[in-house]
Amino acid sequence: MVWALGLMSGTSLDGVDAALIETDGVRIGRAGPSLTLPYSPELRAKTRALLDRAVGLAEDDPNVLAIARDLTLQHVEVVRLLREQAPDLEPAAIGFHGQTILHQPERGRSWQIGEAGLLQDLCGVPVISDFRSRDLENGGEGAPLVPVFHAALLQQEKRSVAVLNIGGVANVTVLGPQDECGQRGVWACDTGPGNALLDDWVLCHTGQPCDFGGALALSGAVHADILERLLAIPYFARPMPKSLDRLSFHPEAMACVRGLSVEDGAATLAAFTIESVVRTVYPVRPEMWFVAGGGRHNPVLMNGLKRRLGAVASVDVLGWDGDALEAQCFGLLAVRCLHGLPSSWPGTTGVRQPCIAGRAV
Ligand SMILES: Nc1ncnc2c1ncn2[C@@H]1O[C@H](COP(=O)(O)OP(=O)(O)OP(=O)(O)O)[C@@H](O)[C@H]1O
Ligand SMILES: CC(=O)N[C@H]1[C@@H]2OC[C@@H](O2)[C@@H](O)[C@@H]1O[C@H](C)C(=O)O
Repeated sequence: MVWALGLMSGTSLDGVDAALIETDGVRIGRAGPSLTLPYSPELRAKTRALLDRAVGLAEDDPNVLAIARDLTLQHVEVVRLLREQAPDLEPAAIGFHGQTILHQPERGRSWQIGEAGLLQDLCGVPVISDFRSRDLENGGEGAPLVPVFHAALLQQEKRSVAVLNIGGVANVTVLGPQDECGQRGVWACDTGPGNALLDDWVLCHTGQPCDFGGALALSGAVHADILERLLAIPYFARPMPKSLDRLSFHPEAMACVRGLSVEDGAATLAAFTIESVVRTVYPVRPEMWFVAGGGRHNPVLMNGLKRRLGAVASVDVLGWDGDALEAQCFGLLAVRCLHGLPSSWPGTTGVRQPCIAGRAV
């Protein structure tokens, strides 16, 4: 086994997560330290503004390149801080996701910005990046890629279970029950919004980056008519695998909640996240749901999911760190890439055949 350093800057645009993980590309060993380096409000705002314009932007747009450089230096800094915490854990590779600014699987495109070459030069460790493009070239959605990690972590689990990540977008991995040979089905998709709509709503009405503790949603009322209108968006009737851009439902959702009180808007958007998970059509019924990502810190989301799905717990009950999982995953993906092992399958992204994720610099 080797140590790998994974870096993920998610669709919440809250910062860069970094984690060290021990792996041989198949099994997961010890978890090393992890940390998040938050974006400054300025960097978050600049990056968020880029998302709104990304469709029309060229790859070499000077503004894109300048933000990509800032983001890369943020990654260099988080690598430095993490290695300072664990000077003995020498990483064999860095898995660098980059910041997604546009995801258009229907056009075969997923755009992550960041300079992998610069990161490698400044860190002195081999960098693997560009995790999504080969999957897209082979007919896949390019996302989600985390199911291989969930399946590796749950190798001993015999039941059918789901791991739900509530980040900016929410995504699910469903593991079927294991047969006597240890074989199981693995399916995945983005279920719908995670926290991103809620974050944008709360930021615009209160200046706060999110609905801390679900306080606003808790004191608001769900507008059932608006919720049903949102759930009528055709995406929700599509079978998995499928994936989303951070802004996929943004215009419709914001138009629907416009005029509501901040509390009712928050309650309705939180219900949208919950119901889109509940109404996804699953190939098998999970006996247990484990929730990862920042959304598990929001009691309105967690209690709503428990009410609708029953057996729901935070991944922390498994001894996992639900805030570090995605970063750890990109450490695993880097090592799998070095070993020529596939990381996506027809059931997880819709790719035609099992596909290797990532490219060395
Ligand atoms: N205490 C809290 N109360 C309410 N919400 C919270 C809390 N802590 C985190 N969150 C939510 O979690 C979000 C961050 O989640 P996370 O870090 O999993 O997202 P991400 O990794 O950027 O997204 P993605 O998985 O889509 O790439 C915040 O933007 C916020 O909405
Ligand atoms: C294009 C992109 O960056 N997608 C992210 C996003 O954030 C959550 C969800 O949407 C998921 O599909 C994916 O990230 C995780 C790490 C994944 O690929 O598994």
